[in-house]
Amino acid sequence: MHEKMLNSMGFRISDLSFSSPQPRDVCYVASEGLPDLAYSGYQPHAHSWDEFPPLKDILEAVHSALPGSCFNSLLLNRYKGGSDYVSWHADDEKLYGPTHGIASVSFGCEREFLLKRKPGKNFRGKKRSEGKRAREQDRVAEQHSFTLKHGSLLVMRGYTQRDWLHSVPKRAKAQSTRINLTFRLVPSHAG
Ligand SMILES: O=C(O)CCC(=O)C(=O)O
Ligand SMILES: [Fe+2]
Repeated sequence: MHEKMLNSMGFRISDLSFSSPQPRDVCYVASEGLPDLAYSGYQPHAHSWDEFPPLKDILEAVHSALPGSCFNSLLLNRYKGGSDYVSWHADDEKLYGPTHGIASVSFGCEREFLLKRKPGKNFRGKKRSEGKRAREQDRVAEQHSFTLKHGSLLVMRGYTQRDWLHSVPKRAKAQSTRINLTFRLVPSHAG
């Protein structure tokens, strides 16, 4: 969703309190009573859904698009241009459990989203006898790239976070803002 569209819904990007120890702006929204999220040594303040009604509408749209899904938290990322990025990582914090799903909605400037296997999580698996180097070459070769366009919905589920890393690299050509919403489920007993 472009900022203009968010504005017309009575929602201003400037309303969000972004905090940025990261190479992009991040804002966390979560239902009440959930355990705190902490990642990369950082613990974002949890905003309530009521502060951002349009986000509740988008959450509802995601739930309708993915029957059976039930998300209760959201990490919102704002990439102000091509030098904002997210480096290789997995959203594998214990808080979420081993097979949690993430629904990722993108608005604005399209960006490339990359996925590659974690070291040691070799799927096609060269045999041990073929050597570490061959196995590593396989893993690196098994990298996937998706262009996340305005309005796209990307779903990561199953053992994606356990076995894979993902990133949104810098791209000189990406000159405008991209907003990405990653909806997640934090089990209320987690912590
Ligand atoms: O911006 C994206 O598409 C990915 C964001 C992401 O990986 C995250 O918030 O954990
Ligand atoms: Fe992520």
